[in-house]
Amino acid sequence: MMDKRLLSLVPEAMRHVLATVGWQWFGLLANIALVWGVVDVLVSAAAQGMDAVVRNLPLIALALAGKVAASILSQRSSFRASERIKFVLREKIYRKLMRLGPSYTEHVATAEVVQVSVEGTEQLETYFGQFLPQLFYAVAAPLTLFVVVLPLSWQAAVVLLVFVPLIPLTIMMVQKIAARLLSKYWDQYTQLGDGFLENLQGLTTLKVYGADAARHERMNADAEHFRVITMKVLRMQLNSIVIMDAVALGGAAAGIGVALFQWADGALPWASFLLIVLLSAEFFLPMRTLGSFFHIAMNGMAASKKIFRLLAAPEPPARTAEARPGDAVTLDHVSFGYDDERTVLHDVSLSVPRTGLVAVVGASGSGKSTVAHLMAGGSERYRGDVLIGANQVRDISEDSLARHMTTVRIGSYLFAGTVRSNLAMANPQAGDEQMWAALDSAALSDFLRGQQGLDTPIDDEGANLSGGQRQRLALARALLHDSDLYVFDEATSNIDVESEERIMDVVAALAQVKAVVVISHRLANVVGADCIHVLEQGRLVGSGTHEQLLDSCSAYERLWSSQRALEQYRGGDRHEAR
Ligand SMILES: Nc1ncnc2c1ncn2[C@@H]1O[C@H](COP(=O)(O)OP(=O)(O)OP(=O)(O)O)[C@@H](O)[C@H]1O
Repeated sequence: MMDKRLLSLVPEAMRHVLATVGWQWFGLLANIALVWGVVDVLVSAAAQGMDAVVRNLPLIALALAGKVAASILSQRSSFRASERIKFVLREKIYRKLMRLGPSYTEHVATAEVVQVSVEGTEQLETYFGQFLPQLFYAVAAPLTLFVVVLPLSWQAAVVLLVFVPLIPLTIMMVQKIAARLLSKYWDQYTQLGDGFLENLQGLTTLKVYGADAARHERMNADAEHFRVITMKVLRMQLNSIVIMDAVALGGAAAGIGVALFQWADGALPWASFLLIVLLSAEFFLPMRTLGSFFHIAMNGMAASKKIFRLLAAPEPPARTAEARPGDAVTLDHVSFGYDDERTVLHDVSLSVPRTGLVAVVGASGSGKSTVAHLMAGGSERYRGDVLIGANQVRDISEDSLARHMTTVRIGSYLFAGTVRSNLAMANPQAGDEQMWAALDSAALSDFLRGQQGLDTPIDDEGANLSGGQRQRLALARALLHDSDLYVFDEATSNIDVESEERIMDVVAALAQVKAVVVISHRLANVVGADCIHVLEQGRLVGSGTHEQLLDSCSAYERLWSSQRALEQYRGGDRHEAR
């Protein structure tokens, strides 16, 4: 329930945890003083009347004030501990992710990062704010009370103390039995959550195919399984509370029983007996509260395991190299796989000179986007060399890579705001004229003139635009970004052929002064490229101009013929082969 690594992770929080325990302990002392005063009043009132009350009044008032102050101050310290832990842990996770860099997904899944930094830290917040102080206090309180009761009756003190550890022991036994049930419960919980989200996201598709009723039935069945297991867990938790209470009350009763016998025998004065009766419940209350925090501890330990796994992920060396203007990009004998099971690129060598249009073509799944992924520094695990100038791409800082290279993919992100705000992020200095020129190049200006121009509102992820309009806006934004290398990865795939040709003319003009890589499954887009690289199942099977490849590369020839046949069939024989 306590991990040393966890305590050393946030030493500042431990200061507040100890302060919380200190104030709780002070509250206990105030309570003992209060009980002492009340017992003295009860015992002496018959003989001394109001004198007994007056004599004890300052002690009782002071003890009450002490109890209230201790409660406020311990809550404040507990809040500080929670606050520190959240702040420090989130900062540690953030810095770790920064050190892992853009290829962090190779070490940890994004979903896990989100889970760990949001839910995980919140679970540890309650672990440090509530469980940990209670754990220390639950040990300190019975020992303190033992010292107080010992001079009154050592027999009662020993009996009370012996019963205290029985509470955590019973809880641990119950938890052991419950562990399997809990793990089943969590499996079903996440399964139900995943299924619900998937069904919600795919609701339109389910409706279209009339499959919603069947899904509904399945969801109902899953929900029923979850209800049953939830009830089992609740029953188990209630049972464990009953057992805990039985041990706590049994312990208090045993202690009081021993004291009662001693009093009946005349071995214990009435005042001492009363004190033992009033303090005996205090022996067990802290441990009993700790028992009800066990689920916090279990969640906290589970969260901390995930956090340690993330913080222990091996870090790549700091990226300090810089890409310089005009640096060419070279892939030299590069092999790569996203995981250890499958190699996606096999010994690929190609280069992108300082200016000119380079195309990467191939069938779906041949590895075209993976080439772009490696050029953009998306992975460090490649074998061979991916060089920008003389530096390995994995050594170049993210800032420098972002300045050097602009990548446009199908899913390039559009932010909620306006057309202007989306364009301005690529070039904050760009004026209206420059923005309109970029929109014109991306064949989007006609549409926007009919709307509110540059102030046309854009929803989250460009949800109020069509797929093609989103791509055009992303393209216009890329054209505004002044960099040395542009990578267009299927950037015109959703755009009608006429507009696509207009855009490709702009791309070709850009290639006169910059390095441009076009990844496209449509060969007609790249027939004019200075060099076309053909990929087949992750292998480079040909490089050259369109004409050279038609003569020398059968894979290219096959791709070209089949696409041409298809376009002719569609009545679109726009592209003259040689
Ligand atoms: N993130 C990823 N994790 C694991 N495997 C991946 C990932 N991305 C791509 N792959 C695999 O790598 C191979 C090459 O994919 P890639 O996207 O580079 O092909 P592509 O030629 O661009 O295909 P398309 O034209 O369909 O976009 C595919 O077999 C794919 O399954």
